Amino acid sequence: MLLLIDAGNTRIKWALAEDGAAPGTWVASGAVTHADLNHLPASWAQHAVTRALVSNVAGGKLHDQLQLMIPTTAISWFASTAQLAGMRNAYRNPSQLGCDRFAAALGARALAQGQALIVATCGTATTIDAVSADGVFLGGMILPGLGLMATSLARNTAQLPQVAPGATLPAGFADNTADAILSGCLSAQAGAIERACALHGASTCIVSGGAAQYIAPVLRLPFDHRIVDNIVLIGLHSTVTSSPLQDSPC
Ligand SMILES: Nc1ncnc2c1ncn2[C@@H]1O[C@H](COP(=O)(O)OP(=O)(O)O)[C@@H](O)[C@H]1O
Ligand SMILES: CC(C)(COP(=O)(O)O)[C@@H](O)C(=O)NCCC(=O)O
Ligand SMILES: [K+]
Repeated sequence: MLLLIDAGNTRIKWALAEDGAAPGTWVASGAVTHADLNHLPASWAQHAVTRALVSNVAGGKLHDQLQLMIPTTAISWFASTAQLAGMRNAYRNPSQLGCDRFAAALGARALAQGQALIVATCGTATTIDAVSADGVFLGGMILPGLGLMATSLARNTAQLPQVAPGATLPAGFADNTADAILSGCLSAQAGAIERACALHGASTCIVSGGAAQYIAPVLRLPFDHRIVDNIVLIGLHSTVTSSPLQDSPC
């Protein structure tokens, strides 16, 4: 059994896949916040994990904690490289690219092969990346995620409250503070994605991450877009089915 892990700055997402299963076909999956990290071993205990593939962008301490918790010594730490699984990475320094972004791009490409695509991963940060139809990761944008954007207003002003991300976006211009914050933050997120799609001449857009459920519904795009849960895990899984696991530090 293969254990896939996407360790982000807010939550650790994981999935278990039988050997040879198609990308995204999982026996079990889940997510915990960093505070609940200790719950992970119990979730994996009844499965015979023989190897693990981990994307970690949340630092060395989490790396060490995960290494102790993962119930196999056959752990591969996923890293961004110049080329993988038919995709070329045009980042100036390929290893500087967040390995979750590289995995998300591979996952999006596996789902939308041959299309000029944008993959937006809406987590702690929102990352919006472009992949060409012929498989080049062109680069992207990084902005504060929806939660972080809203929290930065509450923390750095005297009069603005902390708003809950789940509230409905008001139509038109807001007539109260909470709705105005929500409208501004959601418009910034959606606007950046729309701008990236226009800049790239994209024909498809995949939206993923914990805040995708709030951002995707307000997107206005002239073509199909869809929410895909756990695009990073799908991308990690796709590398196992198309090429051997890599084993280099992230
Ligand atoms: N149950 C949840 N726990 C934490 N964050 C959530 C949850 N549901 C939605 N979110 C939103 O999603 C973001 C975290 O999404 P996620 O994709 O897990 O981020 P990361 O990959 O950076 O850890 C938070 O910033 C928050 O806005
Ligand atoms: C941009 C990120 C912080 C996103 O992290 P996340 O929101 O998924 O927790 C992460 O991909 C990262 O640390 N990237 C390194 C810099 C780069 O991609 O250029
Ligand atoms: K992200």
